[in-house]
Amino acid sequence: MKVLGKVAVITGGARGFGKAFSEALLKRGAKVCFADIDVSGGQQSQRELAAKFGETSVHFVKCDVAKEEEFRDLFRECLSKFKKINIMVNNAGILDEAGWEKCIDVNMTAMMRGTYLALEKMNPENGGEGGTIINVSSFAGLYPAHFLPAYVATKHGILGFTRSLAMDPLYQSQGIQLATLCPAFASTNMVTDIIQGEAGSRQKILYPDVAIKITENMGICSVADITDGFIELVEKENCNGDVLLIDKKNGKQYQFVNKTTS
Ligand SMILES: NC(=O)c1ccc[n+]([C@@H]2O[C@H](COP(=O)([O-])OP(=O)(O)OC[C@H]3O[C@@H](n4cnc5c(N)ncnc54)[C@H](O)[C@@H]3O)[C@@H](O)[C@H]2O)c1
Ligand SMILES: CCCCC[C@H](O)CC\C=C/C=C/C=C/[C@@H](O)[C@@H](O)CCCC(=O)O
Repeated sequence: MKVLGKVAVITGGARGFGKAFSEALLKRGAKVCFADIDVSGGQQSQRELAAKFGETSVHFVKCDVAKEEEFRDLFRECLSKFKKINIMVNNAGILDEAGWEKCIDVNMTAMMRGTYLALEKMNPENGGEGGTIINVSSFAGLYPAHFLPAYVATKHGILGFTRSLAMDPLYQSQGIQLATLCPAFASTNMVTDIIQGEAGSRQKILYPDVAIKITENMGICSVADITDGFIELVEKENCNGDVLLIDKKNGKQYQFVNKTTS
């Protein structure tokens, strides 16, 4: 898809990947409506991005994606401000092994809700123009990890859900593509807080010392490495059904490439 003139909705956009993805799309001439549960972080990112790309290009919406009504309001607000939605990025995600139900609510249920809402708004029968939906899974969506069982379950779920919808001829006929991004460890707060021992962060996973050892063995991607893969997917003429794994040692690797999606 050509990004210039398109409108994107991005969840979890106050910091980390979501903020970087927002900036990368703005740089290429898109308008971005980003959402986050973190109001002060979201407002700060809004100020920074508006200073670089203009007040009329970027809009922050306070939204807890685990709350259905707030998620619906996010779409209403984006449509009211920017009139259309061409790109949906379900990026918001958390680690919470003790509170695994919350992990499922945010990583899995909300990702499904965001996908279904985007499919509805992108449908030409509802006035949409088709579009691209990128769901952010993980290396942990492709491989197990005993320090993250609930998180791994949600990330495998994202992969299976997104690939399944990508096979559906209905969405293909509506000009809608769905792809999955699978980053390995990258230097956002999700990982750096654990390595640096930020208060409460190591309680979010099991066996934090094992996890830290694995980050040392696998290496840690920069946010720019992951953003580069994200933009590659969005800009591809056909990203439908793609699963893009990115890790420090091997870079970008498309998965399941010999399998058709329909
Ligand atoms: N950093 C990594 O190594 C890594 C690797 C693979 C996948 N991921 C995935 O990438 C995505 C982004 O993670 P990140 O690394 O940028 O983490 P991050 O913690 O830096 O950012 C996540 C953002 O999501 C927001 N968020 C959390 N719960 C929310 C909710 N209920 N509603 C709305 N916003 C909410 C947070 O406030 C935060 O701004 C996540 O889905 C994560 O699972 C991260
Ligand atoms: C601790 C922070 C968790 C961040 C979660 C992100 O989604 C990133 C997940 C990325 C990688 C997960 C790796 C899991 C690896 C294990 O399965 C391990 O056994 C693999 C060992 C490979 C190696 O040591 O080279």
